Amino acid sequence: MKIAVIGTGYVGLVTGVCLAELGHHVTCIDVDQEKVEKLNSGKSPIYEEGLEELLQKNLHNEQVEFTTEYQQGLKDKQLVYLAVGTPQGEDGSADLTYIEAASRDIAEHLENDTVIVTKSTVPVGTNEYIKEIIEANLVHEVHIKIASNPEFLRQGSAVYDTFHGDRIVIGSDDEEALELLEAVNAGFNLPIVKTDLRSAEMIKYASNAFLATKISFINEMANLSEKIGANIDHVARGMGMDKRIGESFLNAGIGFGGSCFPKDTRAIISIGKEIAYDMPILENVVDVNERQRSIIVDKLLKRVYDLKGKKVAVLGLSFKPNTDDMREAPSIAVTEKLLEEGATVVAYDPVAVANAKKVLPGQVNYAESAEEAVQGADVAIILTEWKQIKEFPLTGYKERMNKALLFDGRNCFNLDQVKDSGVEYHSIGRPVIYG
Ligand SMILES: NC(=O)c1ccc[n+]([C@@H]2O[C@H](COP(=O)([O-])OP(=O)(O)OC[C@H]3O[C@@H](n4cnc5c(N)ncnc54)[C@H](O)[C@@H]3O)[C@@H](O)[C@H]2O)c1
Ligand SMILES: O=c1ccn([C@@H]2O[C@H](COP(=O)(O)OP(=O)(O)O[C@H]3O[C@H](CO)[C@@H](O)[C@H](O)[C@H]3O)[C@@H](O)[C@H]2O)c(=O)[nH]1
Repeated sequence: MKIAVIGTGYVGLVTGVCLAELGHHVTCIDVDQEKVEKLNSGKSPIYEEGLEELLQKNLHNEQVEFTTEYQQGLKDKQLVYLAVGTPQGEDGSADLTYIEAASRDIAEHLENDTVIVTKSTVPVGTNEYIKEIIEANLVHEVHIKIASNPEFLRQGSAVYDTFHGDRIVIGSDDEEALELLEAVNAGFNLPIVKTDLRSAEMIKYASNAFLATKISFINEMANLSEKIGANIDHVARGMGMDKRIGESFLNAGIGFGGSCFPKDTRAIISIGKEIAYDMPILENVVDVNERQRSIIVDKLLKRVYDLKGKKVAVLGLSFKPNTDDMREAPSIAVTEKLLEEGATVVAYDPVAVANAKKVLPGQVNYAESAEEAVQGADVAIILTEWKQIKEFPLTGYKERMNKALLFDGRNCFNLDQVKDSGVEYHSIGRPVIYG
């Protein structure tokens, strides 16, 4: 099938390249000229395992191409995917500026009948609004149908998730549009949930809100466990074995970040507010998450009292491992607070440093490795559970630091490992170990 994808961010690029891999012919359109040039030269602008290889293969086979030109990109396409950003607006609601602009761009250049498919996460009712914008701005006499195909990939495993996701959701109020989408997705060989437009939009928000709730819930249990002498590792394992609860997303830590959970939880609260429906569970999920980010620094300050002149090694900056994305990364608030308290901060991240430099305060110094970061440090603090950080041995802290004092915001080490290591170890929801 001939497909266009608008927006080549995490979702658009991965969608475009994976649809090309299935044998579809895909043209990806982005307004960012530099990104388009980079992509046409076979370089991925984002770090995602396996993506650059698939990109190069499908460029070479002429299954995928990139352009800034809408007219050329939309020509003869049966399906047009919308995958531009829907960031958080000032009041917490989803900002639809990019969606609106892209819808107008589509309308002005569309020359044949097509199905518009929204991949971006958009508030319930937005697909109907997109259809209205396009129909109001069409230049040529063409007919469009609209469908929602929300995306569930996780950053860091985006390509894997596209081929191995739990389900594909397609929603439309038009039977033919549903059939076309079912045919396009058949090659993924995954369960397909067919529904109406509004339910598909709602499935995306409800899923993210539920996962975010699970994280805030386990963090609240972790904080209580710590205070009353229980160990959250054991609590989560015992809970997760109950199939009704499930073991995933029960990792306690410094809370959720990234480009999705923080903005989508606020957006769904805002959807409720618009119709005067309060969502107290989700409001507390957001509050608990915010509190969680400061917990590790509060512990550190309680233990060290005064950070003036102290060297703190920050290990991990991206909002989660295997991505260079710094959007809503807890490391931003943590490094700001450490600097405010007078610490000298030396940070290490295997891939996110270039992006981190754009958002972290200028005073942060960067190290090439965990070894280098902890060398001569007074305190070390783990913020992202990268493999390189989880596998950095406890002896490394003991040998290189002034006094091996480690605050672990991601519970990377099991407590038995820490015993007798010579490291004083503080984590989340577990007792302090004076190893
Ligand atoms: N990042 C994720 O893991 C993820 C997962 C599921 C769903 N989503 C949702 O998917 C959407 C896209 O997210 P993302 O992280 O890929 O965004 P992103 O910010 O990484 O990428 C958006 C891209 O769209 C381009 N763009 C903006 N306006 C355009 C226009 N008028 N025409 C053409 N291109 C335009 C930008 O240049 C950019 O390259 C959002 O709604 C997000 O909530 C994201
Ligand atoms: O048990 C857990 C699991 C995750 N997190 C944190 O939660 C955040 C989000 O993690 P994850 O869900 O793995 O990454 P995302 O790439 O943000 O993916 C989420 O957001 C995407 C955008 O909507 C959805 O498509 C995915 O299904 C959904 O998992 C990260 O900061 C993690 O550190 C925890 O603290 N504890």
